Amino acid sequence: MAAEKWVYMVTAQTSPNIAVINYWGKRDEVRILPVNDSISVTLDPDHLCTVTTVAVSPAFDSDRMWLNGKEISLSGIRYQNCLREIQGRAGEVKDKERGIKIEKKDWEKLHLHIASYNNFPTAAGLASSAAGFACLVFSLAKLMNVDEDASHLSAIARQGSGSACRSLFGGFVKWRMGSKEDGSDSVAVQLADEKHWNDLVIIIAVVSSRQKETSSTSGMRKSVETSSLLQHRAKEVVPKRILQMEEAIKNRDFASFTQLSCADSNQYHAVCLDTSPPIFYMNDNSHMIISLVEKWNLSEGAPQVAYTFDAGPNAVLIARNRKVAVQLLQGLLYYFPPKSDTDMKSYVVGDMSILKEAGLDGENSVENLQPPPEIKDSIGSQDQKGEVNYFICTKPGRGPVLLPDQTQALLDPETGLPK
Ligand SMILES: Nc1ncnc2c1ncn2[C@@H]1O[C@H](COP(=O)(O)OP(=O)(O)OP(=O)(O)O)[C@@H](O)[C@H]1O
Ligand SMILES: C[C@@](O)(CCOP(=O)(O)OP(=O)(O)O)CC(=O)O
Repeated sequence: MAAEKWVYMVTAQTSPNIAVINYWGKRDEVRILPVNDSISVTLDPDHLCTVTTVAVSPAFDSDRMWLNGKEISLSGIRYQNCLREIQGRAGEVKDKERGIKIEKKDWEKLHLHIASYNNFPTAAGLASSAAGFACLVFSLAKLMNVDEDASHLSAIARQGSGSACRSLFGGFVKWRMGSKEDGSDSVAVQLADEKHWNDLVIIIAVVSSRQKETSSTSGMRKSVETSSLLQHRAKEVVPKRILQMEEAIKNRDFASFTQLSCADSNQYHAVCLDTSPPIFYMNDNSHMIISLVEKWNLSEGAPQVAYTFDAGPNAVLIARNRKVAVQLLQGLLYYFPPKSDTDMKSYVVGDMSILKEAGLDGENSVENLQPPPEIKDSIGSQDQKGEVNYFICTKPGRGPVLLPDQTQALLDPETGLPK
């Protein structure tokens, strides 16, 4: 290793994933091994993403990390487990042009600087820990020239946050719970890539972007300790649902997909209620959204929209195609209008083309919006209006990628400190 004060770094991007068959409950708290398999869809990083830059330099005298611009401690067991697992697999790195050579044995003496940024709310039930730990593990693996495939990396990301293992892939992803004690077979596998079912449109109603009261980690611990419904769900219900969901995804069978996703979300929140003391992640606005979607689906005779709620009140709505997504957005904006001083461009973010197709991108005021006939005829005109902070329009997206453009790096290439 040369004595020069070079900084060697890489930057990567990943996106959160949203469960359609939920992970809730661990059989091993330290290795993060679940009590059931789960299935998720990875979101499009063009709309929601984590960007992480990892750097190594002989000039660094300790491991440091900045999250969303603020320095945070890396001493927690989850960060330490990920760093140790990756370091144990580190290879040799050579950059002839810059005269950099790092041998395997050098890694344990070198220190890291890590900067990460989520372009969506952190710790608010939008899977920031999933995107965050997946990005951390993926970028470190690239930095340290780790020769492992995405499934092996997923088993490392899992030790940062269980659901993070699924963000190592794009499209539809299954986390196999595995049966080995050391967790080596508790890995994520891709069921279908993001192009497989590209009619789907995802609209997230961010009902609250505040930090939630009960973290997923402590919530699921309490559920394992106290909920008998959780035991029944893990043993009797989820194994069958997983097989059915795999079939539904393979055959792009939206009716089965919706039935399974909605039933699983509702059962997961029932487990939360069955926990002592009970955990309430959804609120009145979440319930209102469920009721609108259920009534609409019922009256259409065939499901148009699936929903799933994470560990928070935010609704993730999956529309069967763009036409339905446009109707859905119109309906949502009718029942959850922006406050009078809110600009539409900050009220609906992500894929703005849906807002445009809904005819609401320009001067047209949302106040003039009538409930879309498809929804109104189905559910009648409901006077009650609810509150949503904002909406995100997106779709299934790809897995992790490297961002080779140095201007996207979050650390300064000379100092290795946040830009
Ligand atoms: N970009 C990131 N890089 C590394 N760690 C992150 C990143 N973003 C979030 N985290 C970690 O994840 C924690 C938040 O996880 P938590 O499970 O509470 O919320 P969430 O993942 O947003 O919601 P949920 O898992 O319920 O959908 C943060 O406190 C931080 O430790
Ligand atoms: C409701 C969920 O989002 C739970 C996610 O839990 P986490 O992965 O955040 O929990 P830890 O493993 O303790 O970090 C469902 C899911 O994503 O499958």
